[in-house]
Amino acid sequence: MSAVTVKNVRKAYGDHVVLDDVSLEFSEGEFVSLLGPSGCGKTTLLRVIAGLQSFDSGSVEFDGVDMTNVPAQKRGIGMVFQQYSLFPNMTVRKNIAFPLEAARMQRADIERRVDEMVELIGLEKHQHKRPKQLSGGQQQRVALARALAPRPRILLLDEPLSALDAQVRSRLRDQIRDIQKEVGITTIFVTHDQTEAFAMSDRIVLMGSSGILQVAEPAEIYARPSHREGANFIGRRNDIKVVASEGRLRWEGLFDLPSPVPDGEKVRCSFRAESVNVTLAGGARRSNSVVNEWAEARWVPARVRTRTYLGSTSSLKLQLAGEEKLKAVVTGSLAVHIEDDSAVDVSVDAKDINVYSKGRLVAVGSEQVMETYEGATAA
Ligand SMILES: Nc1ncnc2c1ncn2[C@@H]1O[C@H](COP(=O)(O)OP(=O)(O)OP(=O)(O)O)[C@@H](O)[C@H]1O
Repeated sequence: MSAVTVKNVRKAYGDHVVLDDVSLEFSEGEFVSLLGPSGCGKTTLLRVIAGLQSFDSGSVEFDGVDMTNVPAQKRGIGMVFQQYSLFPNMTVRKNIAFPLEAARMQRADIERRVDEMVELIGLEKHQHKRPKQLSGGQQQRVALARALAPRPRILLLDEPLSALDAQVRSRLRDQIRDIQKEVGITTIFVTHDQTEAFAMSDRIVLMGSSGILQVAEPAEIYARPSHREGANFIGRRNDIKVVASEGRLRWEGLFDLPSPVPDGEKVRCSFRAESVNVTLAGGARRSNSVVNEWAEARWVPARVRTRTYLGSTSSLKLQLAGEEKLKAVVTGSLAVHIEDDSAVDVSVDAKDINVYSKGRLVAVGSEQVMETYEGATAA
């Protein structure tokens, strides 16, 4: 049985439909991210699950029990928001104890539970401090401990990392995931940051302007975004318009794939910037008699228009012989040695090319995709 079931939920603000017949299931102990751009309805969905948001139709169940008419405070959920929302005049311990006192737990039990929580978040040394004496990351750990202290059955996190700077953010991201695994609590996490979603989740619910696009494990979302909108949201991609001709999709000598659509129809061939293989012109790849993973690829000449050095990688804008542009990312020594105006050779593996027709994934390389999100047949 699912820990949380959302069934056919619809929510509109006036005539703006934000959740349109949304159905989802969350398993016990699972960490699921609701990922998508601003305004796609992530927070609304989380608030519906929490019982903080009324909705027009559908239902929400926890462990098979209908929660639709159960108020938020009786649902057994813990929540952490973007804003720290700690009580500024209370110590760390007092903040964590607060929901336990409100629930009229015995004093000795409260002390024991607070000890346990302080240890869980690793703030033993800071437990007698007030929030303003703590860093942002530490405050969020206290907020997490306060949410977990009453042992809720579900943890809901609404962009808890957004207010933090990059370094603290990635550390806390890992800490939250560790704590969640240790406690084993079903967790739903709202974010618009794909790195966070990929790093933390067992599954991702990818949302877009028209609702849920895809529900899948991170690796599947990464490799095979079911919709063009999702593909463009989750990474820097080349998104190339190609018209099918003679049963093929051909572009600039770089790829030549069997077409999944009739001649004359337009598709988008989409591949990640990091899927573009790049070598300095005349480099190793010329020895193609050597069988290597690129042996099947078609190499074409290009020139570096701009190179943005990012340390471990360089992001490139390339121009092909026919003036067409291409985005690429290179790593290692190439990232250092490549320069503006360098002559390079480029290729893309067919298996890295996703073909979208009318916004939906219809083929990966030469392989047609028959089914997309939840069984809907691709157009
Ligand atoms: N109380 C409200 N009244 C009217 N419209 C609202 C209300 N709350 C949210 N909306 C609208 O509903 C849509 C979804 O909002 P929601 O906050 O769920 O999106 P989100 O994906 O969480 O975005 P963000 O990441 O910016 O918080 C937005 O267009 C928003 O403007």
